[in-house]
Amino acid sequence: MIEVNQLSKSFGTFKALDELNIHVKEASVYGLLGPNGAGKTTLIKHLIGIYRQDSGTVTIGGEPVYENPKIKSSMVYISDDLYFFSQYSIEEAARFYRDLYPTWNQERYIALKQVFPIDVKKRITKLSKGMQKQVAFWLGICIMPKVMILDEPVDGLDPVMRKKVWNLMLQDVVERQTTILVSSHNLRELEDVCDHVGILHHGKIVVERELDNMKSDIHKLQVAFSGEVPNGFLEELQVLHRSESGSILLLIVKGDKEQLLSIIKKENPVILDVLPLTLEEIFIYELGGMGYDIQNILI
Ligand SMILES: Nc1ncnc2c1ncn2[C@@H]1O[C@H](COP(=O)(O)OP(=O)(O)OP(=O)(O)O)[C@@H](O)[C@H]1O
Repeated sequence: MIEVNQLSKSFGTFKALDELNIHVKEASVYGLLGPNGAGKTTLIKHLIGIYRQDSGTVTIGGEPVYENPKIKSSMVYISDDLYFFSQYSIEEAARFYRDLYPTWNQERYIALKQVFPIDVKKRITKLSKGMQKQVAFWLGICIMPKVMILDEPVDGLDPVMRKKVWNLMLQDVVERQTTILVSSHNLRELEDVCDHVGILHHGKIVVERELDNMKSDIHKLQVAFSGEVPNGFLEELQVLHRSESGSILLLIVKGDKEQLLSIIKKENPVILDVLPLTLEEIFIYELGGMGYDIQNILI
């Protein structure tokens, strides 16, 4: 659905995006992660057609995005700095959107008054930052977009409202095949909602993964033997990390779980447990294994 190939963008002599590739499937939620200055907003500005690339291609649904009003009219962009016409109330903004977007869904707008308990007669710029965010999602969702591009989107929303907003958007992913690209610094924030994650670092995607696959391909094992750790069996495993605490050996290992367990069981361990791994741990070990300075990539 969203395809970015070999995208490069420089500001003067500084290369902000460097032959970057991302592939976002229709009806999926793609999390774009990266530290400050990695290039997330610069990439997003290409996706919403504000920047023209120096080289490479940026397409949505097979069509180039830049100067393409058709694509832009089926897309919603929500960022941390919202812009609303200063005099508009929620109701007036809704009327403006209704006139602007043929896909506007008035019934949904009215139904969502139950979810967003804000007086629609209030001027939007007089609302708190979090309430303004709520309005952005409320109106955005009513446009019935095919694509939602979200830059640090839920900052400012309280935890209950975050959940409600994500539930609404995820319902659209399932029922209307909406595609969502969401940028964040916070892996934990994205863990529950994304099915794919790309990590951006110095203008390049260094890892792009499907989360279900990742979780089934990397394991944390706690092992202990009655005597010394036997020689040799670790060489049969793809060990990303190893540490010892007393007689307990903690291993982070890549590969098929059953296969790993059968290799270890041959050595007759007295303890062999599979422990849950967070997404953050998976990335830390994966990126560490690839030689990246993890502390500077994941926050
Ligand atoms: N208009 C511009 N002119 C010059 N340099 C820019 C411009 N926009 C971005 N940059 C530079 O490009 C790099 C990437 O910036 P970008 O805003 O895309 O990062 P980001 O990943 O969104 O960061 P953050 O998480 O801090 O918002 C930074 O080094 C930034 O200084």
